[in-house]
Amino acid sequence: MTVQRLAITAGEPAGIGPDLVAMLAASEHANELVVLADPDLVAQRAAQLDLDVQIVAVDLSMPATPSRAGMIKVLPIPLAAPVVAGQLDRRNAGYVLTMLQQAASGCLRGDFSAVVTAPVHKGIINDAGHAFSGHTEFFAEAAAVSKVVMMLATPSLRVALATTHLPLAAVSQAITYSELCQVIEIIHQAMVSQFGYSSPRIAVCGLNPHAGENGHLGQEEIQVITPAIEQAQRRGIAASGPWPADTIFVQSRLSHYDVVLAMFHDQGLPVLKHQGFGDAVNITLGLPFIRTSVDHGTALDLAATGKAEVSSLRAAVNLASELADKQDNQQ
Ligand SMILES: NC(=O)C1=CN([C@@H]2O[C@H](COP(=O)(O)OP(=O)(O)OC[C@H]3O[C@@H](n4cnc5c(N)ncnc54)[C@H](O)[C@@H]3O)[C@@H](O)[C@H]2O)C=CC1
Ligand SMILES: NCC(=O)COP(=O)(O)O
Repeated sequence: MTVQRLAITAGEPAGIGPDLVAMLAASEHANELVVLADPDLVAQRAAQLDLDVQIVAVDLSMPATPSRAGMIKVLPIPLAAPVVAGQLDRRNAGYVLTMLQQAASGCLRGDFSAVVTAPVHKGIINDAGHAFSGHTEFFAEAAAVSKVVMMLATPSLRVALATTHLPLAAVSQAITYSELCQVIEIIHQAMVSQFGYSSPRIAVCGLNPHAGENGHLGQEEIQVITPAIEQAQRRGIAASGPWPADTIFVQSRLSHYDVVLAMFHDQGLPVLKHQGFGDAVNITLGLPFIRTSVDHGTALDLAATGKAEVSSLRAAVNLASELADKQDNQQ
C-alpha cells in the first residue's frame, strides 16, 4: 500500500496543539505525519512535557515514509512572537493562518493526502483583525467551495450541522430551503463515498421545540425543513424528519439512523460531546480534500501542563489516514 503524507496543523501556539503534536510522536504510524508548526515551539513544548523527540524538516520532494516513534517531521512555519503557554498573543494570529493556508494549498496541490487540525482560537484571530469563524469555513474558502458540512463522529454517533459558527439570532434566517437541500445532499454523498453506506439514513432535526408543534411553536419546519426533506426523498435519499431534537437523541431511536442532522451548533454538539468528548472527530464534508480535526478547543488552561489528552487528535489522524488509504485504493 502507498504511504500517504498527512499534514497536521499544530494550531494556536499558546494552546495545547503543540503539546498534542509532540505527544502524537510517542507511537509510530503507517503513514507519514508532517507537522506544520514552528519547530522551536514544538521542541520547547516537548521539553516542557519531558518528551524525548527528534525534530527533522520534511523534504516534500521525497516519497512519504511511515512515521517513526520519537521523530517529528516538520514543515517549518516561523512564529511572529515568542510564546508563553496559556497566553494568547494576537501577533501570532498570522502564523496560525499561514499554517492553515499552507495545509490547504498542500492538499490542493497533492503534496498532502489529508489535513488534520489541532485547535485554533477563533477569538484571538478576530482580535488581530482577520475575519475568521473556523477551519471549516476557512478551508471551504481556500478550496473555492461554496458549501461544506461540519460533522462530528464518535464510534457510535454522528452529528452533522446545518449551520456552524453563527450567533443564535442568525440561525433561523440561515436555514433556507436551498441551503438545507445542499447540506442533505453533501451528507448523503460523503456517507456513500467516504464511509461506505449505500443508503445512509439521515435523521433531520426540527429547529423549534417539538419540531414546531404543527406550526404553533414556529414555522421553519413547515416552510423550510419539511420541503427540503421531501426534495431529498424524491432524489432517493433516506432522509426523514423533522424530528424533535430533544427525543431524536434517545438511544433506542438513534439505532435507526446513521447520522443526525442538527440545525445548529449547540443543538447537536452538546449531545455528542456528552457521549464521547475526547474520542470524537470533526470531519469537513464536501471539500475536495480530506480534513479531520479534534473535538475540543485550545484548552489554554492545560497547555504545557501534561494534562491534555491526545485521544481526539489520535482518532482524527487515524480517521484521516483510513480515508486517505481508501481514496488511494479507489484511484
Ligand atoms: N477545532 C478547533 O479549532 C476548535 C477550537 N475551539 C476554540 O477553542 C477555544 C476555547 O474553547 P472552549 O469552549 O474553552 O473549549 P475547550 O475544548 O478548549 O475547553 C473546554 C474544557 O475541556 C478541557 N479540554 C479541552 N481539550 C482537552 C484535552 N485534549 N484534554 C483534556 N481536557 C481538555 C479544557 O481544559 C476545558 O476545561 C475557543 O476559542 C474556540 O473557538 C473550540 C472547539 C474546536
Ligand atoms: N465546535 C466545533 C468547532 O468550533 C470547530 O470548528 P472548526 O474550526 O473545525 O471549523
